[in-house]
Amino acid sequence: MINQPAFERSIHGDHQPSCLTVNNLTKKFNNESVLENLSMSIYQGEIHGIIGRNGVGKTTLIESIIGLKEIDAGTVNILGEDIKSSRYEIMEAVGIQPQEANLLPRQSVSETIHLFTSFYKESMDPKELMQMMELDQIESKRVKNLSVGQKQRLLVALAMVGNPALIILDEPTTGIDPQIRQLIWRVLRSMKEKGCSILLSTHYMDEAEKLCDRISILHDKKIIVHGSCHEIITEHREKFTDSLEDVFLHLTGTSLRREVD
Ligand SMILES: Nc1ncnc2c1ncn2[C@@H]1O[C@H](COP(=O)(O)OP(=O)(O)OP(=O)(O)O)[C@@H](O)[C@H]1O
Repeated sequence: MINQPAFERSIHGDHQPSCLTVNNLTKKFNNESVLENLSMSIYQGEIHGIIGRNGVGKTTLIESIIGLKEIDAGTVNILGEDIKSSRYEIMEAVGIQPQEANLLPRQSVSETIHLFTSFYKESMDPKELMQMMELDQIESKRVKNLSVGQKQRLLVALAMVGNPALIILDEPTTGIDPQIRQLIWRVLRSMKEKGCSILLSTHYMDEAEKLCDRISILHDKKIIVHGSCHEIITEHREKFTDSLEDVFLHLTGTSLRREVD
């Protein structure tokens, strides 16, 4: 049954309802693992951020979680169901930001939202969604003519269209101005207030710090640290004044050697 939370032991030892649990996930490309025995969990009703260096495997992790990439080992449980056996039912309750390539360039914003609405049994009201994402002013604009920020708002709106219990977003605020970023944060917080759980990847430490209830740091094929921003800083800082970015650099290294390799 969808929406049945599993329970995970939090770092404080108490049991939290979890809406997504990844156990010992391994994903290989050309026989080389990008993710190895990776485990993590997302609590129900939280905004959870994944941070990690370029190329560490954030997109691969997200695509493995939603079943877009076949995993080599491990399990992914979403809302009480195994993704391998119940992907279709699970995806009814999960909102993912579509790839831009999956949109029809000549369709308008409004037509695109209406089309995606038709994929779900219980969808959000398109008008309300467009107002929420401030897309109503540009509802007749064609997808191919949208600016980066307008397109990003549309993609995030499409992740919410099915009234999901869990939203999964890959770098939802990359390349957009602070006003649109704040709008997306406001909308995600309001979805959380309605009981939605949210998993997102980000390169922005301030986004992880201000928006996310908990953070997982992905490094060397695994989640090496997880917890609230405060917990992570307190546990891993070298100096009293260290920020999340300082701690991230201590934990994941400052050299670009891995990138050059
Ligand atoms: N289809 C594929 N075939 C082979 N290698 C791949 C494939 N997709 C991703 N990779 C490799 O897997 C690694 C992780 O890539 P991924 O895109 O998941 O990283 P990321 O953390 O999302 O990066 P970024 O922050 O730059 O977006 C990279 O080394 C990438 O080249």
